[in-house]
Amino acid sequence: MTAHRVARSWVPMPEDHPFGLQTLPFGSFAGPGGRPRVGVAIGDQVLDVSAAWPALAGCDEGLFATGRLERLLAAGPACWARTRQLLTRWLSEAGERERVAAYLSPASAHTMLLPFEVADYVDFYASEHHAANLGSMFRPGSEPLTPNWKHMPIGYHGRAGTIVVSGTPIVRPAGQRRAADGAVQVGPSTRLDIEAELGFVVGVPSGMGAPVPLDRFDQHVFGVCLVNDWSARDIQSWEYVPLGPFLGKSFATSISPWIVPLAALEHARVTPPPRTPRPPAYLNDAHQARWGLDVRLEVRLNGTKISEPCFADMYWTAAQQLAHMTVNGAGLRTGDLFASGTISGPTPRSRGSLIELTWNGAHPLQVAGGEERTFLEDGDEVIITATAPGPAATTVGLGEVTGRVVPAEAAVR
Ligand SMILES: O=C(O)/C=C/C(=O)CC(=O)CC(=O)O
Ligand SMILES: [Ca+2]
Ligand SMILES: [Mg+2]
Repeated sequence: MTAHRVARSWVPMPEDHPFGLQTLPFGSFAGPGGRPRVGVAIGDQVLDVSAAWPALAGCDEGLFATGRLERLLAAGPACWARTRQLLTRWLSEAGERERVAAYLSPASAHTMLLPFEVADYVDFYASEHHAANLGSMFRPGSEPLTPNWKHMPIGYHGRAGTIVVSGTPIVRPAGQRRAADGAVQVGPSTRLDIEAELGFVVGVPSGMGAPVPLDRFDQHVFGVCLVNDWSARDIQSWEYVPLGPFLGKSFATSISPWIVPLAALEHARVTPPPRTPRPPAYLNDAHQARWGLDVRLEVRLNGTKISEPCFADMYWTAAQQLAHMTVNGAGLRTGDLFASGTISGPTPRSRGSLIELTWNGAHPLQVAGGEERTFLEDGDEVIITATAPGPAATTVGLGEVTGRVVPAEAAVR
């Protein structure tokens, strides 16, 4: 078999650029007067799709008119595929160059916006390594995995309204915690943490009462982003019994600005780890195309790389999460976002949160400037990036999600 060659873009960029033609992620940037416009990243440039589409495509005139992604998300897989095909043609064929180049500008010139209104937000807990690590720290003396963990993807509903785009400053949260001597205290969190995750963006709604089976995952989910689920461990560990995470996680959740279509991740699909016991039929993916993903993340704290988690280690796939999230008949809406849960692997170097990397603060990390960290200090910056294999040895980039911690604002007592 001859090696499959991928088309190259006429947009100048190094051959291994993670935003080559193989990726084509969608985002929203602030255009003239701050008005949102839909953009597609190509190399270090952004194609202004809101402007180019009505002028060049001659179809679906309103698809990008709002400058945000909701209409595209709702339009469904046939439209997603047509759009990707057309963009590929525009950005690869020499004959298109002249008319398309007029809609390109450097990405560095733009401020990226939250690309769609987040409808509902769910966060899962799908890494066996993360769940076992946290279980042993939060519930010492009991089994690290709860009895339900291998029967279903455990999750909770988060706060959609506090999801922010990469780069938004993260104000240190305040709240209640219990000190070592049992005293209840109130004040700014002293154990502010990160969680490196992937987020899955729902495009096509589903009806109430109609569960979404495993094999319909790609009929509803448009694409993937990076998520940093900022977590105040002191608030979380005191409040979470018995209803689960609440204020320790609802103050801010950051997502990357570029949504990478599922279509760009075809070459990253891998078999997930073996699942024992066998899950019930609605979660059993043994006899169908599976959604393990070879997406490799890197987490940096103040410039120092502190972790390299891989999504391929996740026990539950996003298709299983979607099937579980709807098994009770809950309907999906355009703009629903569900996050995978912290991505942690089997090695210390592949843990996706500081609480695991420092083992509850016992082993500080060395970071830039000769400093040590257990949890985050004011001024700290966290950057999560990720890549995945693309066709013909290309690399698909997921871009980055960044955030800097700023001091708590209000004095809460
Ligand atoms: O109580 C626990 O075991 C811990 C729960 C979490 O930290 C929830 C969470 O955000 C899950 C995740 O990201 O994997
Ligand atoms: Ca989380
Ligand atoms: Mg959060």
